[in-house]
Amino acid sequence: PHPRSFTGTSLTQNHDEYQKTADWLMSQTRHRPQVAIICGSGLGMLADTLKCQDTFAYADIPGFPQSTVQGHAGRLVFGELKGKSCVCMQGRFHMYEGHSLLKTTFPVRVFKLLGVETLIVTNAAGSLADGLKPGDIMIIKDHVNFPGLVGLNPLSGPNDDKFGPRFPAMSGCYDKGLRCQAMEIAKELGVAGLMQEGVYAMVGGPNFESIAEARLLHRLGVDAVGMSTAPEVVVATHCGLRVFGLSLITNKDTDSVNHEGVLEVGRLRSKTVQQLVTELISRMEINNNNTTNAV
Ligand SMILES: O=P(O)(O)O[C@H]1O[C@H](CO)[C@@H](O)[C@H]1O
Ligand code: HPA
Repeated sequence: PHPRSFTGTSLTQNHDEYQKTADWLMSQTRHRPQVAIICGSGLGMLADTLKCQDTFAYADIPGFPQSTVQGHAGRLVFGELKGKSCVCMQGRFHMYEGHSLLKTTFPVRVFKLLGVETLIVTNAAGSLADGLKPGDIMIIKDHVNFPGLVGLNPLSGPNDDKFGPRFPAMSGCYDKGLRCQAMEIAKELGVAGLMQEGVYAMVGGPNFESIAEARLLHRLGVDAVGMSTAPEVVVATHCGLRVFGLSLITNKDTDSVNHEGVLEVGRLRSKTVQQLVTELISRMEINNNNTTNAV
């Protein structure tokens, strides 16, 4: 397809294509992940905590799209974290890169086929709320999927019943139990002062918001804004994954925001985000018995 073709154009993806990618990965690694983590801009170090890693460049994985954004390495890392088998995307796909929304969310369905039960999404986001400043961490309690509201939705097109229903509910898609657990962990780690819950809104990007747009989003009840996450969560919820989401606040409104500054805040807060996610995974209940296969 033409690289500038509009993102809503590819409305079908054969179930076999997800299965082929999942089968290929299972033939290459003995890990059978229970938890998947998607790293936001500048947060790729979340994968560093995984033990016994198997790493694959996206370019080598059949069917995978390629990362094009600085700060998104383009690697899938499998490994163990505190007794849980995990897979981590070091680099996500954004609509503004020219991927169809089905492609941006392709890995989520592959994770489902690998046996993943819980998806952790992280992102860098701009604050629109008075109480959220750069360096703070927002637990996502709900989202506004602006592209989705106007029909740019990865679930548009024929429904794949093997993954989920035609009309999935999105209320409660950010798991309440995990949100409470994360807040408890923040208190124990002494970082509760950095944390609060809020509403994330996805906009299309790639430009940052104008001043008037930021003001509009603020009036609409949005706490933090970014250019990702919502489609992944929609697809994950559709196929029954439990979701937890974190936004690292990298800037306030649109004041002199730039991608370098976004990545810099990611580096500054990397340890804290890493500790929170590690503890959450360590404590979370997992129902399936996916484990690393001994070879
Ligand atoms: O959402 P993530 O991938 O963290 O990235 C955020 O950071 C980039 C802008 O600096 C945009 O891609 C925005 O969505
Ligand atoms: N707007 C949109 N996306 C972002 C921002 C922002 O202010 N900061 C980091 N990603």
